[in-house]
Amino acid sequence: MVSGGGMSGEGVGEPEVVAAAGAAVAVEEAVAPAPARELVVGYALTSKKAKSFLQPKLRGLARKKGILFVAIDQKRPLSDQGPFDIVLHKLTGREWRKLLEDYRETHPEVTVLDPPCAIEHLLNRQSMLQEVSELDLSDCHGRVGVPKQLFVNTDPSSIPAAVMRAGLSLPLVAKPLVAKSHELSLAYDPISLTKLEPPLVLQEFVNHGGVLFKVYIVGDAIRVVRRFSLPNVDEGDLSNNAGVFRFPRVSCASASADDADLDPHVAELPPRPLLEILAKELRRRLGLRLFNIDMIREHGTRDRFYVIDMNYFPGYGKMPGYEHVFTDFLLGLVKKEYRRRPSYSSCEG
Ligand SMILES: O=P(O)(O)O[C@H]1[C@H](O)[C@@H](OP(=O)(O)O)[C@H](OP(=O)(O)O)[C@@H](OP(=O)(O)O)[C@H]1O
Ligand SMILES: Nc1ncnc2c1ncn2[C@@H]1O[C@H](COP(=O)(O)OP(=O)(O)O)[C@@H](O)[C@H]1O
Ligand SMILES: [Mg+2]
Ligand SMILES: [Mg+2]
Repeated sequence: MVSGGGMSGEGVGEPEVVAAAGAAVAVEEAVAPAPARELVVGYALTSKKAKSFLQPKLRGLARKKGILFVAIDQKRPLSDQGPFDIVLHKLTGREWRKLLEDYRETHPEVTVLDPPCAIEHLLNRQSMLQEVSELDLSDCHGRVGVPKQLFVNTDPSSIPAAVMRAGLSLPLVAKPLVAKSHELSLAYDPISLTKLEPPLVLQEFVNHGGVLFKVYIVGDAIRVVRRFSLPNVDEGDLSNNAGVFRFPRVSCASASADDADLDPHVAELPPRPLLEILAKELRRRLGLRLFNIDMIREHGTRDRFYVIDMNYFPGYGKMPGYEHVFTDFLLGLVKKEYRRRPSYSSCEG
């Protein structure tokens, strides 16, 4: 790890340069913490994720700042590898989870980003937005909520009645319960609802001018980008469309809307103070440090926002300047641990 002593990640060679500057500095050196060493970050990611995240610009900057990324072999006990200061991961499966939980217990000195029990909330679309819906952000430079939604795991023929009872209005977005599945569809009429395949979350479609805000969280840092999204649905669409419309992933990289010529009312980013409080609350309530929030602004309003999706360890490689944000975050974690500040290492409480 890079030790304290006022260094802010400039590079591991710095203490020697300072010591050479004169005797007065040498006295300070004598009481300074142990010499800096590399911060070792073990990562357990799919090969797709490793490629998109560990780009040469991140590896290069990390090396300069004294951070070394080391691949974890999932098949071997973690204790036989490393030693690590930090473990970054996005793998699924019960075996991996057990391995990681055991490792956390036997190696409390290692920061695991993030604890598997905390990530669990975001793996299921029924639980993922629960914390957002419980927040009261009615007077924070805007309002944030969750579209009306309903979890269905019944016989598809009973869906229209369940939707009526719950008071949801058409059209509805049908989302697979499992968050890593992206087979979404839009249902305009009650008959289409019977063609859906539970388990599902049905969410009211909110017109938002075809632009979505991807809010990336990396510890305390927040970055927002615009992405193209589904266009508004009008009364004509509702009466002329029948059937289930399946749509592929729309919030992908090629759909960045940051340079597009957009209606300024649609393009205006959510207010910073609103994002700050939202991110702070969710970090605390979920016990997560690496996630993103997909947010839309209700069309025709200035300050009515909805969170429609959250993802653990999203595609940070597409976040502008992510290499700086990430390396600063990793170094900052070490300083926090060094000062023995309370960390988020537990899911309890
Ligand atoms: O759900 P949306 O809003 O589309 O955001 C997605 C999810 O976070 C994906 O994770 P998951 O598939 O686990 O839900 C992630 O894929 P990976 O984590 O596999 O990379 C994507 O990263 P990119 O593929 O880099 O865009 C990111 O854009
Ligand atoms: N309630 C909604 N209202 C309007 N558009 C939505 C809604 N939910 C999802 N979408 C659109 O569908 C896309 C994918 O939905 P999302 O919940 O983000 O799933 P995924 O995990 O596949 O990204 C969003 O980026 C947005 O364009
Ligand atoms: Mg999404
Ligand atoms: Mg998602």
